[in-house]
Amino acid sequence: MKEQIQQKLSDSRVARWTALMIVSFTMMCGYFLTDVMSPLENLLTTKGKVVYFTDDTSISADSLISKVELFAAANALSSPELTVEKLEEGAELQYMETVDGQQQTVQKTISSVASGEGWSSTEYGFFSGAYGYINVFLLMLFFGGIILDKMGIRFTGIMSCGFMFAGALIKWYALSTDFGDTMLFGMNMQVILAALGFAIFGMGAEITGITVSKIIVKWFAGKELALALGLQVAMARIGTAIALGASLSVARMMGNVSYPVLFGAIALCIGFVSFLVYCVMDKKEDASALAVRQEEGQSEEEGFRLADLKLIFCSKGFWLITLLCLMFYAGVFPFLKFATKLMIYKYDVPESFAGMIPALLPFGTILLTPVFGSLYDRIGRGATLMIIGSVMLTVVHVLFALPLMNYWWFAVVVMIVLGIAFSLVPSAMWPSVPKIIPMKQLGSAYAIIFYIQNIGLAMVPVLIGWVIDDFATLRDTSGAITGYNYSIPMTIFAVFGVCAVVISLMLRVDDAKKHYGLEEANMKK
Ligand SMILES: NCCCC[C@H](NC(=O)[C@@H](N)CCCCN)C(=O)O
Repeated sequence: MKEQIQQKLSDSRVARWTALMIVSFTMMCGYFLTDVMSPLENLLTTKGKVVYFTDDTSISADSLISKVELFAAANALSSPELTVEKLEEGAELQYMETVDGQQQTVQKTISSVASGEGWSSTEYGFFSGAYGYINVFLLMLFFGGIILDKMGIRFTGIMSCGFMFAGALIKWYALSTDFGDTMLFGMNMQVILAALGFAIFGMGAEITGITVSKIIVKWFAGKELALALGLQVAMARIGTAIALGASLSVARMMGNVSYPVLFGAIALCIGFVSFLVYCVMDKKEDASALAVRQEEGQSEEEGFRLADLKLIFCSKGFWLITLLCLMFYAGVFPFLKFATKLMIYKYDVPESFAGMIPALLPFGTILLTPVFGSLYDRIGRGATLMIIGSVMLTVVHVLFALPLMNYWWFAVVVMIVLGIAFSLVPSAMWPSVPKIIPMKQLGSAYAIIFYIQNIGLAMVPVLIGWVIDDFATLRDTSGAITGYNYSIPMTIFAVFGVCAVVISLMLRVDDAKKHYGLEEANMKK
């Protein structure tokens, strides 16, 4: 009789791709919630109700009422006695508007009305950066990595999904509640509570992120690793793309900014359940791996020791990847938080479409990240891909900063280039980490990288929000906001790009010296 050779569950193609899909779905829900507020910046930073018209323009309710009343008085029409409550879907209004520098009478029909929250750009920046506060200031990501390597995938994953869900609920509660003028630490109570929820959510999302990375390396090492990591990132980008593309429509339809968050929390609940399903597979994989080791007479896998962290800290290649991650991602994710408003004010895109242009970025990466990942698996050239992506990031931000070509189609082209850059670097960077750091310390290694990266994710939105308020906001003589000049904020993003180029070049040189294998294919022939 033929002897049955013991195999690991991960040796089965179906099993490992199923495991990948399940955990990627959980991450996708997390990414949706991370970016769901970005298209709402304009709504959040407008006070009172915002009225949207069928021609895709929008205006604050107060300024609409005064314009309509002014028009009625100037034309000796009977006063419409308009109130905010009377502004509803289908209502037709006439008033004067400046079109191409000339005063014209316009007649518009209301398509929807939503409540603005009256936050300042500084408050919006503070809220957006909150994702990283607990990770950075309470060192939670660092501890999360150690918990992952010590307590294992199942415990850590369930814990972190729980944090994500709890944080999402707090954020939703804050956004759906009217706190009046209650202030805390000089900011509106709503901003503080929403930021707290986002901070707890961010801690959960990042620890889930390192757990999922470790899961993928566990199932795909020596197989289609870069492709698998690329596919996970691609699915995550679907979450971002849906958030950027649909969030404003949902908020407008429901009349409140809290609804997109509520839908995200419901999706996250399903993501949590899908992680529990993965846990069953993980248990089976561990059992089959143990059986293989026993059959081959191998000893128990060595556990993680704190002393192992020394190996990570002493690796120059590891630090270069970490710094590259900090600079590159500081130029992308925080940019996305401000990109919708950039489209409205620099490229004159109607607010209802403005979120669609930044949404092109994740959409492009959905296809390209696995393509570049698979390229890296088969032909290598990881370090080179990172250099090209960093150069593209820099060029894109320089183009956004320059006061020229303020056409919507140009913004679309530039955003597509950014999408290519945002596929190149992640598809090469993440699979390069296991080439420098062994599996045993991988959880901690990813955690340290994410930790440093989170410093950027937390601080850059705060910086940009403050810069927009103090240096980019244009006002008329009465102090009313008339527009924004994005040159300084975008130059800051371009500087991150330049740093990424320098670091990726240094990584290429270090790889040539130390032979990490970043330019070599991942798949063993
Ligand atoms: N296997 C690692 C995949 C990481 C993907 C990477 N995510 C991050 O870097 C997160 N720490 C930050 C996510 C912030 C979400 N807006 C990515 O490219 O998304």
